[in-house]
Amino acid sequence: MTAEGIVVGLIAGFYDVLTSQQVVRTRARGVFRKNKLKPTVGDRVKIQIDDQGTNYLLEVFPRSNLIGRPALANVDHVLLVMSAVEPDFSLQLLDRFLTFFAWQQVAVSIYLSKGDLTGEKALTHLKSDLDYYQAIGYPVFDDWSGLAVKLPEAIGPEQIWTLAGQSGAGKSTLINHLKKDLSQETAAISTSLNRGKHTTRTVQLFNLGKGFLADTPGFSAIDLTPIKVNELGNYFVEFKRASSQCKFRTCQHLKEPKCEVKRLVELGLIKRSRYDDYLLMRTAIANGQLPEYLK
Ligand SMILES: Nc1nc2c(ncn2[C@@H]2O[C@H](COP(=O)(O)OP(=O)(O)OP(=O)(O)O)[C@@H](O)[C@H]2O)c(=O)[nH]1
Ligand SMILES: [Zn+2]
Repeated sequence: MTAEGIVVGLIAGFYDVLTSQQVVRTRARGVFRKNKLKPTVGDRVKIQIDDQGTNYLLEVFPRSNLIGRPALANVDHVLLVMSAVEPDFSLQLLDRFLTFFAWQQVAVSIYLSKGDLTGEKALTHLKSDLDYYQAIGYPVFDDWSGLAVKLPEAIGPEQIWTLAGQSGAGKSTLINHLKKDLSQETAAISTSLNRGKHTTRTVQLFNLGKGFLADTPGFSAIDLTPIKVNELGNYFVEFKRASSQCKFRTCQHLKEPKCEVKRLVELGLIKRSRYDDYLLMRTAIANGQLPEYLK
């Protein structure tokens, strides 16, 4: 009997595939080795179920992306953890992450962690910065209890979410909180096959809302250098929207006349720090530089 499903775990050479009925532990067919295609957590796959013998993973359907370390396939959405302090909040870092994920065609929500460790005034300031990001289309969560309620609602059917953020931002802490809140059903999926076994595993998906969250933080550093300089503006979502009104179709929003992006920056409708970061990133990409904190 064959079935389709999603790889939710990779354990000691076995692939755990969640079908509409159950989790099936499978082995990958040798054909994958020949093709140099390694099935990955997040992959949508076809399997063969043999009640007497070995179950096989037969086919990997085309991926929308393959990102993070450990790698995860078909990521729909990143929950980006940005700490208020320790490490200090940085708009520059935020813009770099957002650009990277826009380039990877992954949606992003932002979670501000460690708000409890900073003063009220600084926190108000941070939140007003984040209001801008909310307005251009990135959902922002700035308190833990709000996130715990809204995150499961936000994860759509079969969507795969993963966490990103600087080292120390609070990704693991957040995952552990979320896992504690899991329903019986969810716990069953992630543990029933691993009870009492000591195996090394890479990344595992657990059910959250109608979809999945990876149990291992996917990103603490990103590399922007593969992005083409003249395409960078496409990954600043509000620049991209405005650019249809620029005089030149290929406008880079630098010194060109009748540039809508620059007009909106002057009017204060596009955040100036975003424009400044755009210029900085252009230079960094052109020079093949990786900022120190991303190395
Ligand atoms: N006060 C406070 N501390 C937090 C919060 N979130 C995380 N921490 C603490 O910050 C430290 C780092 O958190 P982690 O969850 O390990 O950070 P991480 O992003 O997983 O870090 P890496 O594994 O290095 O990528 C830990 O000591 C946490 O207890 C928060 O919202 N408030
Ligand atoms: Zn322009």
